[in-house]
Amino acid sequence: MKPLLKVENVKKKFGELVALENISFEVFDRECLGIIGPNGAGKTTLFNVISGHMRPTEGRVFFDGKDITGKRPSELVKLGLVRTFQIIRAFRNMTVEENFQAVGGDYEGIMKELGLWGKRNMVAKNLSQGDLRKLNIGLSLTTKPKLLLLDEPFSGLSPKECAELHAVIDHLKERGVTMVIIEHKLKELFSHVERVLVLNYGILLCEGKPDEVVNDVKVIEAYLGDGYAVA
Ligand SMILES: Nc1ncnc2c1ncn2[C@@H]1O[C@H](COP(=O)(O)OP(=O)(O)OP(=O)(O)O)[C@@H](O)[C@H]1O
Repeated sequence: MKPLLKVENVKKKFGELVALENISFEVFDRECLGIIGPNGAGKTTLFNVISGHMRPTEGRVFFDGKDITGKRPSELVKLGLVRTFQIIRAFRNMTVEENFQAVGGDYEGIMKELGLWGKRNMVAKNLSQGDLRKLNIGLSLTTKPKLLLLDEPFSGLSPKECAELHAVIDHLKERGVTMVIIEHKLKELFSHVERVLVLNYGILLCEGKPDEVVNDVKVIEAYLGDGYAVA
């Protein structure tokens, strides 16, 4: 099977600091891959490199068979590689529907599917955290992504909002969207992903099924600690 995304020997340095060291992995079509690891492990930097926000110091990134290393985020969105949009300040005073109009594309169906239709006249800054997260994902969906990168989608959400986000992620899967998700809330993450990468100090510490990585001694030492349980 050909991978949709291939990260090959990626290194990223900030001055003397090595944020990513020789990272290689693949993501296959329709897969949902998790990335976990302690604060400062390099997870966000890896997303920045994949999504074109940062150029790697060394290594290459391939998407859909093409070398995309160094391409701009706007070019990558056109190819179908999308990192969830964050609502920038200028958009916070606009309604939900105005946000969709500004991004363009066919949005009515997406708003209905994500449960945002009834809130279309609400100003974005007045939305709950959960609805704001849905808006970010919904705006990304208008670009018809093949691969969606989600950076801590569950952080700061209430249990009810988490439940709603689970339904949204299930919906993305049904649409055939391939996903890579960075998340500290492991219980939420593990209900979606088949495979997990663990980063620590810029190094790919281990890779495997959720139940394999949580039982890996290296992962327990670096990240989970002794009394760990996915409860
Ligand atoms: N633009 C930058 N300039 C300098 N150093 C940076 C920059 N971005 C990240 N770093 C450093 O690179 C390392 C990796 O940071 P990164 O944000 O990728 O970690 P993370 O795994 O996403 O952490 P968290 O879980 O806290 O979000 C950290 O030591 C961080 O301080």
